[in-house]
Amino acid sequence: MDANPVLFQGAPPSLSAKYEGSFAYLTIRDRLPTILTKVIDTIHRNKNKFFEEYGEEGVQAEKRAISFLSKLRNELQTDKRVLPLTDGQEDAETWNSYLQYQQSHQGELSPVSWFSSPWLYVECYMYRRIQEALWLNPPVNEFDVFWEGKSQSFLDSTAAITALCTHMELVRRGLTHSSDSHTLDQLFKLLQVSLWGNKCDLSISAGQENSQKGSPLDSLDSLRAFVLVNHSKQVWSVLAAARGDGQGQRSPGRVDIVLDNAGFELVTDLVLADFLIAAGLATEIRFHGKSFPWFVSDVTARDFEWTILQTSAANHKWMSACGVQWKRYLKEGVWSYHDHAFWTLPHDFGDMASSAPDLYASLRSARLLLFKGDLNYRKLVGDRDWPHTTPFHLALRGFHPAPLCSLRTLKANVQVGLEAGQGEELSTATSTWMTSGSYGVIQFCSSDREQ
Ligand SMILES: O=P(O)(O)OC[C@H]1O[C@](O)(CO)[C@@H](O)[C@@H]1O
Repeated sequence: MDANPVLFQGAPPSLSAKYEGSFAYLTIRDRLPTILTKVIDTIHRNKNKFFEEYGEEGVQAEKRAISFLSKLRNELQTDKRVLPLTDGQEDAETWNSYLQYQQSHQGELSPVSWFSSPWLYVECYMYRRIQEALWLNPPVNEFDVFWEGKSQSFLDSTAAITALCTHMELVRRGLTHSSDSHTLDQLFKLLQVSLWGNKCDLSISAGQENSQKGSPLDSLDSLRAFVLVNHSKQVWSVLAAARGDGQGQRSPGRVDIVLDNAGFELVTDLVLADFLIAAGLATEIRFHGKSFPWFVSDVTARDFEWTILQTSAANHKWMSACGVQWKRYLKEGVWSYHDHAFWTLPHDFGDMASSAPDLYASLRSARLLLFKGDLNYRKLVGDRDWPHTTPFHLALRGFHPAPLCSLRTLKANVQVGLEAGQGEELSTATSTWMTSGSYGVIQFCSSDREQ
């Protein structure tokens, strides 16, 4: 994989903890050490499990992993140099070349370090180092340090999941006789449910419980004012083309969903994907997840399978009906799960065409790409300090494999594509509008030109 990022002329500076008091600064100073402490605690609490599974070897591995992570926390808190990876995994070389690139970019007088370098890079790097602590220490190398939080978040959201699955089953039953306006109405609803599902991530809460309690459908009206950009109609236009000519001729339309968090958010994405197939708005769905635990609650293959299994085995008629349907989609190849090393690299998506051309080429054959969540948004727009009125297509800096839409609640201080004055108005009303997760966007881009 080509490690070097693509330089984009005219892009504003990267967000970074070097700007004291910024959200990036506070994240690195406060939130990341808290997450590392929780990781250390989780590994320690599982000491007996490691002993039962692997005997003394497991306990020794646990000790070594904890000592590695404590050292990592200290490196972060004292703003040490970012170190090359040593675990010899396939992606290690790419990470290490990226570090060299950063170093040459910053110049020898300014070492690449936690508080001096781009926030996106060092934050991704922390999750890769957590994984290094495990991969260097078999037999605990397969342990997912975030598993407990992710699975608990699903279980804590059971009432909301039940409500959503019940809604989906009722919609499914009505679809055969439904009009376009009814289908459109349901699509708009489920796009919003999937958007607000993104509130439930465990990275912004530094691992604190953050599940969905009530029915997500009941709160959509009250949340409408918090959707700052709503391009649902453009999404409908792209998808409606997949419905064919009404005489059984349906052109194949694949929708790719670049997933974000496990737990409740994943269920909202599965329900949206289910609806797209059931309503004939797509003929295939590809889900993209992470190949190792990432940003606390991001979906891995194990989370994906577990969620579908739990749903299908639920003690509730409609919830289990959904799960059974989802299993069927997977079995028939209508749905598929994919991971690619690129999703867990520090690169933003402007680098994808050169760094991961195979992935870029595969995304090009989708009718629509849905990018879930805040981190994906940061990677779409390069995590830079863009003026809020910058058109979305410009901030994408050449990343245009297919029409795309971001469903993102704002949890980092970057937002483009707003109306003139909209950002200023929001700042006057509430200083934390970009980081609280209370606001969201359904932001679409059809091409690299003005739309
Ligand atoms: O799960 P999401 O929506 O990608 O959010 C990830 C979180 O991690 C961060 O990237 C920083 O910790 C925030 O921007 C965001 O709160």
